Amino acid sequence: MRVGEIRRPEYVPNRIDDPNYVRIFDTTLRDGEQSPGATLTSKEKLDIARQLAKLGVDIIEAGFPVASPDDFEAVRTIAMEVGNDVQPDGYVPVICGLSRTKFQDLERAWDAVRHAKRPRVHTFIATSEIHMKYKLRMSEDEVVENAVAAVKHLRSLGCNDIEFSPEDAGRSNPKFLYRILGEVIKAGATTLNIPDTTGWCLPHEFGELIASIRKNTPGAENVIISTHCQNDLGLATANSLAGAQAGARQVECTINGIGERAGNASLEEVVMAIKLRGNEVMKGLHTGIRPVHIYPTSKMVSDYSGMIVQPHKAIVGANAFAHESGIHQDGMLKNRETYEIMSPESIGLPRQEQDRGIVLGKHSGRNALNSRLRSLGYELSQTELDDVFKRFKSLADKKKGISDEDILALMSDELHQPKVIWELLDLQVVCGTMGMPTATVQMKGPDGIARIGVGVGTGPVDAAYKAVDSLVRVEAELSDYSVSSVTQGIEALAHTRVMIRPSGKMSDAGYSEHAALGTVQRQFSGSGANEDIVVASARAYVSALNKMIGWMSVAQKVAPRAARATASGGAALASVDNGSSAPSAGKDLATSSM
Ligand SMILES: CC(=O)SCCNC(=O)CCNC(=O)[C@H](O)C(C)(C)COP(=O)(O)OP(=O)(O)OC[C@H]1O[C@@H](n2cnc3c(N)ncnc32)[C@H](O)[C@@H]1OP(=O)(O)O
Ligand SMILES: CC(C)C(=O)C(=O)O
Repeated sequence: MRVGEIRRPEYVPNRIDDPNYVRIFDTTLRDGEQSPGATLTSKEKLDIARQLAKLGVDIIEAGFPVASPDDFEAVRTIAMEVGNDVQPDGYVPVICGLSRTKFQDLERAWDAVRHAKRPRVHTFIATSEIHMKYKLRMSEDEVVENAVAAVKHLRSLGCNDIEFSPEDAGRSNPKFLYRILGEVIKAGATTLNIPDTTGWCLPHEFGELIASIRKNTPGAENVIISTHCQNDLGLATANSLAGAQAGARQVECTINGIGERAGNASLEEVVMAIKLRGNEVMKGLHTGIRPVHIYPTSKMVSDYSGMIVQPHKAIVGANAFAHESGIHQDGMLKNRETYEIMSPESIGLPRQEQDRGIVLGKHSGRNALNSRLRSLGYELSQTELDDVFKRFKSLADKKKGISDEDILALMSDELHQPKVIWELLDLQVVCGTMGMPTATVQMKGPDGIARIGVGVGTGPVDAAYKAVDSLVRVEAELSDYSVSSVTQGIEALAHTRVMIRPSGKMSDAGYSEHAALGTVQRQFSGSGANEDIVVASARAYVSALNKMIGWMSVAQKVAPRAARATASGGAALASVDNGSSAPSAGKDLATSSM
């Protein structure tokens, strides 16, 4: 059967007509559910099974029916529903239940799966010295006897798709394995699964084990050999691939690699490794998985099981397609394949074209920043970009992950500033419950000299403003103050906005000039962004003051003429110590803002 690139041969339990086809046996609902804390409800298991069918897995191990009435019901429902649901490529997945060799377990398992179109029972018994001696307290002969009896019993129940696993095969004596496996083949087993139950093997050892079982087990050529690799040494995927290269044609795995202890081979890793490297180095191996369903399946399993996917998890982790460093980002912007061996879209992870997985942070460079700025609508000159880049880097040193909101706040702080007359260099505020909030500022005036000013206020922002006033000495009244945008996280950027207007003597004295000029009372806005809300507030205030002073010095040039034209005269221009003189504005005139 062929759909797109998927070529899935007709299902026959003990045979695959395509020698390169690898069956994917998903055990998320059995071994995956054995992850501590990952218990799933029957409804969740059914949803996941449906999703696995959509993903294209060949065999779904739905549970361990004897474990509990609920698990029995879950497996039975999955067998009846998903096990009879024809997928778009015409395939109906095999539904499998696990069982010890005990007859009662076998019967329960068969009862649970038998309504599926393709029912399978998977039975197991341990074969390593340590398991036989201490856990089972059985001799080798007894273990063989139990295994053979189990397979025959399943046959007698009408089950003709039988998987047998010698548990802890990775630490078992290979000669004993050849013997027991040969016997279960004779009894009617159709798949021999070789579990590295404790994740003990190294890839070359596991590959050799599969090869030696194929070579030395009587009748092995008439069954499917399978891998089941636990991840105790982080080698589950590597071992599974080594097994497939050595001739295994079924790989057992779980979504997100969940499973007993350190988990199992991760389906997405095995499948994508086969997909991307199968042709080149794995003798043309391929699977029936539709990768575009990988990400939604991973998400569903993670949500339902509560097993959070680590950010750097291959294929499905949050960082799997995220690029933080400047050199990588630059490469990505030029050609995505410089740093991505598959696209996020190919595994079903939607990505907006403009962000392309580029995460701005302390390792980013100008090219990445500029590209994000362009996508936000800014076209900067090289000098402007250099300025913003400096502030961006200093923010990124303190804050993990710079969001678009951070950039917008930085841009408005950077670009929407008036000509700098007074520059805020440093600010320190002491505040709390044990005294008056006190601020010290260092500012550079229009003469280029840095001065220190001090202020005491009702709060830290008020103290900072008083300290600024002690140096700038224009009389201004704060008419509005707001924190208009705060980005996320503890190191977030605060974006403050203030409105000021001239006040006191400046305002009264200048009334007539402004009346004569026909102007209205002006308000001046300023904005500032910083990780420190008081610094952001001071930046906003200084920005508004600069605007006001700048306007005053322009108005001064026109005011005398206007004053001459008025009957009242009185062009009392307030002089500020930066050398510029300014007209003041009438209090009760209509307001407008700049
Ligand atoms: C490697 C794996 O992942 S194997 C699958 C592991 N998964 C699970 O165990 C989850 C489901 N398990 C359960 O719900 C329970 O363990 C049950 C229902 C299966 C059994 O519960 P209990 O009957 O109370 O037995 P318990 O779990 O305490 O002990 C296991 C018994 O099974 C025996 N046993 C273990 N494996 C097998 C086997 N493959 N075939 C036959 N007997 C076995 C043990 O020797 C032990 O026997 P004992 O009671 O005579 O000492
Ligand atoms: C039941 C078997 C296949 C198993 O889960 C293991 O050995 O790890």
